[in-house]
Amino acid sequence: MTLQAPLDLALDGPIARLTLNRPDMRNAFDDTLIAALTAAIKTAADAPQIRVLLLTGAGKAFCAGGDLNWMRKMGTLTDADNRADAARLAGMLHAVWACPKPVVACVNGDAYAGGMGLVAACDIAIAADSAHFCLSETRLGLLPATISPYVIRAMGERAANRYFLTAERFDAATALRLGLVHDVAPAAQALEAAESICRTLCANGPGAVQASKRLVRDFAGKSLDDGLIADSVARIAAIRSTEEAREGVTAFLEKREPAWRKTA
Ligand SMILES: C/C=C/C(=O)SCCNC(=O)CCNC(=O)[C@H](O)C(C)(C)COP(=O)(O)OP(=O)(O)OC[C@H]1O[C@@H](n2cnc3c(N)ncnc32)[C@H](O)[C@@H]1OP(=O)(O)O
Repeated sequence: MTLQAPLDLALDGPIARLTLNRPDMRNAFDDTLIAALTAAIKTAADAPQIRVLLLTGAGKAFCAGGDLNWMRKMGTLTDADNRADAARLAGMLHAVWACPKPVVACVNGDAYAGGMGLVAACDIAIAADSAHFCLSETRLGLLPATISPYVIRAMGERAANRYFLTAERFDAATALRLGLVHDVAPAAQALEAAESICRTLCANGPGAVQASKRLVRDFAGKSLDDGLIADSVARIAAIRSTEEAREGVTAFLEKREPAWRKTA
């Protein structure tokens, strides 16, 4: 798997760590970074040796959102160009959200605007206690539109009302209380905490983890009247007949660790 700068890849067994690497710009997204991250997520999704993706940022920040040097040119673009530009960021966030494998964010520092959207699109997020979060768009005369499907899901409508409209900055403890992140760790230990979650994911059945991700995506926000009972029965029946389920149950009964096969 080869990557374009400014994105670093480190492989640790089945864990692919992707590091946004524009530290002097606080890892702000330009076209190159958006294209690199989108391609890397899709490549990792298809790589059988990779089971979990870990996203983090180089230097002080996790990600300062869209590159404002580039965005300054927006006013001179056509509507079609502005749509195409926004669609590239939307496509990157969707690639994370739709990745069949779990994506864990280690929010090593500030996550602003599009950077906060990236946190929200990930399945699990661990924040350094020094990290701050901000939907700064309205302060810039912009709209947090492309990130809204993920952020509203993660923090809920009431919190979104407050932070979308006010653009107030909030700390990691508040992000934890709102449900935007799952844990807060001292800054020096945040990466290890995120890696520990990745190792926990890798200890579970790879197919079951991926099916669980799909289950949450497909069922969240739906009611029992939407056919959830029949769908849940079909999904567990499908899993029960897999070699992976046989191995997981047999390993428990034989008091040994399961030997999982690689998945696509
Ligand atoms: C659809 C999506 C829309 C969007 O995402 S719009 C983008 C919204 N983003 C923001 O509003 C964040 C802007 N950045 C900041 O507020 C701060 O940065 C941080 C709080 C993230 C970090 O603060 P600190 O650690 O003190 O760094 P620093 O001195 O402000 O920045 C270091 C260098 O990084 C550049 N930079 C930071 N963010 C961006 C950005 N988003 N686009 C372009 N450049 C950025 C600065 O200008 C500066 O540069 P120099 O060293 O030359 O002075």
